[in-house]
Amino acid sequence: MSRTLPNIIITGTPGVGKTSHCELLAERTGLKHLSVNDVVKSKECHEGWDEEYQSWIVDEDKLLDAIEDEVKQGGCIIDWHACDLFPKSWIDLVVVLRVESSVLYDRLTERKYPELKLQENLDSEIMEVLLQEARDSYDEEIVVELQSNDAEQMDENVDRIEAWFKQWKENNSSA
Ligand SMILES: Nc1ncnc2c1ncn2[C@@H]1O[C@H](COP(=O)(O)OP(=O)(O)OP(=O)(O)O)[C@@H](O)[C@H]1O
Repeated sequence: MSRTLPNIIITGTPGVGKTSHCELLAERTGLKHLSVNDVVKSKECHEGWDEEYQSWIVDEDKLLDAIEDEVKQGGCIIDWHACDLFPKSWIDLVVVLRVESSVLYDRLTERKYPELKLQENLDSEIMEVLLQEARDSYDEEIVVELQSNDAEQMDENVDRIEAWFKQWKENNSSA
């Protein structure tokens, strides 16, 4: 079954601005902001809480089962700090948000991240872990890297993704 609306993943290291981008995009496009974090909590797709990292230990199979029907229908903006678990056939665009280390450091410090988690996330951003994961998991023409250091860049990114969305709808309309 072909989708009448696309599915977009917005991914990147924690603190890059995924949620902020998804909320703006959902407002502008009418697509649904699917926060994986919220699904993991509300549908209990986890194997417990990791005290050291202060985060849920995600059960990926359970998570995929929980969102499959909704995502297959199309029209979702998936907000998550990983992307390799979603089947290629579900996804039309993968946006990897990037941020400079000093900016990320300030954002995560403000959010009172535990030291270990803060350092690991900074390393992950510097090593381009999420960008590589996206490139390894999806066709290169659907993976886009965008900078998210300030509000102006966020606006530009949202404009660009909205323009992509309109074009996708045009290309995929049956009329
Ligand atoms: N491009 C940006 N310009 C200015 N501030 C930003 C930008 N992106 C995010 N922020 C700010 O950084 C903080 C983290 O943003 P946000 O929660 O959207 O990140 P996230 O990637 O969704 O994080 P997590 O993975 O932990 O949910 C927020 O206070 C947000 O307002």
